[in-house]
Amino acid sequence: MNNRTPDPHAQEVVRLESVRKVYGGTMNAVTALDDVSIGLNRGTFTAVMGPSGSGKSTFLHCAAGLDRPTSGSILLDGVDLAPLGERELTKLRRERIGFIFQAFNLLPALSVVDNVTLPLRLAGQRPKLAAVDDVLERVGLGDRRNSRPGELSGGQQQRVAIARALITRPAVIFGDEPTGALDTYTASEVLTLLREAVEQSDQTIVMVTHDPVAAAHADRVVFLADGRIVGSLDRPTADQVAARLTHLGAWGSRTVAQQAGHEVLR
Ligand SMILES: Nc1ncnc2c1ncn2[C@@H]1O[C@H](COP(=O)(O)OP(=O)(O)OP(=O)(O)O)[C@@H](O)[C@H]1O
Repeated sequence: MNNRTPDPHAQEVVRLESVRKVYGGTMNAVTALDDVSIGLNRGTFTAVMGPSGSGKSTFLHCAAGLDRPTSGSILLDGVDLAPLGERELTKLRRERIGFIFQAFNLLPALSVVDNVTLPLRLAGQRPKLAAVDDVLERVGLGDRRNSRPGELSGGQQQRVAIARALITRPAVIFGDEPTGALDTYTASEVLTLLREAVEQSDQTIVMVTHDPVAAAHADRVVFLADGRIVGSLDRPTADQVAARLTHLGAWGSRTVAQQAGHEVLR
């Protein structure tokens, strides 16, 4: 046996193979994902875009083990999700996946430190002070350790959520519109932080976004339409992303020129 045959998927942290997801029954079936195959390498930042209803959330939920595909396979950090029961899936999510949501999803009664260390404590681990300090410094919240989320700005709350995602050193961080609730400047700061995690810690990030400017922070943009991958752009500019989205009809009557004007304002 030749052990040296390189595995073409060796660098992949996420692999979807012929994934289909059909909601509903025979009378009202909706195919949200239709034969989706893609691999995402370690240390890369991917944006997932497409018109409303194209399957972005379903893609994210299936890839993150929050929802099960109707058929096809999903490997996360080399683990096939199909045979895992709910308890094993929960454990895998806790240990290997970080999440960042549009609405931050912090626990309001807990301090910044307690929010950040929650995933470790849920996994039965004792948080190491140095690691907590390190991650809070990285997101620029070293001086807000004891604040409650309600005392922080939106951008600061999202930094807490990023610190909470980073603390477990997950194989992949999934972001569902992580900058959707932030103003342009704050969004840019948050995206820069995510970019740094990719560059400096080899973190893998997958983010659903509607914003071409946000997507331009990614290494690669993957476009979905009607549940299928219909294209991708490597090292994209916001203008290229906007043009592609317009082509896909993502913005209805909004034109590239209107979008370009929108970008100048940003
Ligand atoms: N739980 C569900 N039951 C039935 N249909 C669903 C369900 N979730 C999603 N769908 C359908 O699957 C398709 C893909 O939905 P999905 O939410 O993945 O799209 P999306 O690209 O994230 O949309 P948006 O940008 O509007 O959030 C849509 O037609 C949607 O109506």
